[in-house]
Amino acid sequence: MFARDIGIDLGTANVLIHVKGKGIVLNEPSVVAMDRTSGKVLEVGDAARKMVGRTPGNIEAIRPLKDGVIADFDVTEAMLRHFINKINVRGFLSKPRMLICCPTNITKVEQKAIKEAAEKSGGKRIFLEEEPKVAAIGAGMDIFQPSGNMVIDIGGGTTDVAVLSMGDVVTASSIKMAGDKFDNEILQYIKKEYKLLIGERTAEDIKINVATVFSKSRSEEIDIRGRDMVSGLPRTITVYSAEIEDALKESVSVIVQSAKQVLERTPPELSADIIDRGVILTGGGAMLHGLDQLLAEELKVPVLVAEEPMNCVAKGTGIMLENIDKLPKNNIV
Ligand SMILES: Nc1ncnc2c1ncn2[C@@H]1O[C@H](COP(=O)(O)OP(=O)(O)OP(=O)(O)O)[C@@H](O)[C@H]1O
Repeated sequence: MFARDIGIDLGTANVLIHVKGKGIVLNEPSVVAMDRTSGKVLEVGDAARKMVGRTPGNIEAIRPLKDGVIADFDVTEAMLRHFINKINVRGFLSKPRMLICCPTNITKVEQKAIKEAAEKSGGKRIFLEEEPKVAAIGAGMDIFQPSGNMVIDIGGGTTDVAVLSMGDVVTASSIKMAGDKFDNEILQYIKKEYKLLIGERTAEDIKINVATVFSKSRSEEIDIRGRDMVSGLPRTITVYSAEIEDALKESVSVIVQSAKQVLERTPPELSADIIDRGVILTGGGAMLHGLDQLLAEELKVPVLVAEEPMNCVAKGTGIMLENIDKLPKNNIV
């Protein structure tokens, strides 16, 4: 009869939905396939992602969230509505309350856009919560004690670094450098070095299967196909870990710098706690090979990858939903 509360990790790359009492019930890519001429939504999520880079002229596969914020409002709304209808949580008598996670430095205008999309998709009361805080909770950290916890959440569009204590963010930074930029660096490298054009899914395959960011810690190879820029014909090349390590060096150093700056701004007592407890990595980007080792070496503190890093935010919404009535008023927009 009554709607169940739901938590949404509205990500640049993936949308995960957690339903109170049920766990994670949806995990699909944030992609929508649209008919350019009629503006009609054709496919959403998994089905739409299969179309990326493979659509005929009149069909477009859109990723409505860019850099962790809404780039295309109408398409985001259509996507949210599709996913919420799919999980079928609306009660006969009530609409669900929704807890939605967003990056730390989003503007009031962007917050309003997310809230409107959620309301139009059938939400009753919308709560917004900062992504790194929820990620830390989902990774099993007890952030409510008076001690320092540091989390680095590396998603598709943004990397959020935060030091948390007593349930709140003490110091934080959010940068638009994450998984998508790594894919783009790889794509540009292949273009420049081999004069070969590849799609973003191929670039992501390279990142997952051969890339590393910690010196000489991986030696894999992969055969990839693309279009030769000179002849225009299909061509296959072999790509190795060492060259991708070089291609990703600059991008990954931006994340290291951001983490260092947050540590520099952290009160000394909390820094001491971080040395004891270590830094937790969450988000899909946490699985980038060698990133934990590189960060441990650069930050001089232990670094651990959370269990199921891509699910941490969604799991965290589940834990917060249990206490939704106790959330501070300023979380309600
Ligand atoms: N094994 C892996 N190695 C490296 N990167 C990976 C791996 N698996 C997934 N990723 C990357 O993780 C990113 C998606 O992570 P996630 O789902 O946490 O992002 P998101 O929450 O949608 O994004 P954001 O938080 O920026 O809105 C993608 O860029 C994907 O390529």
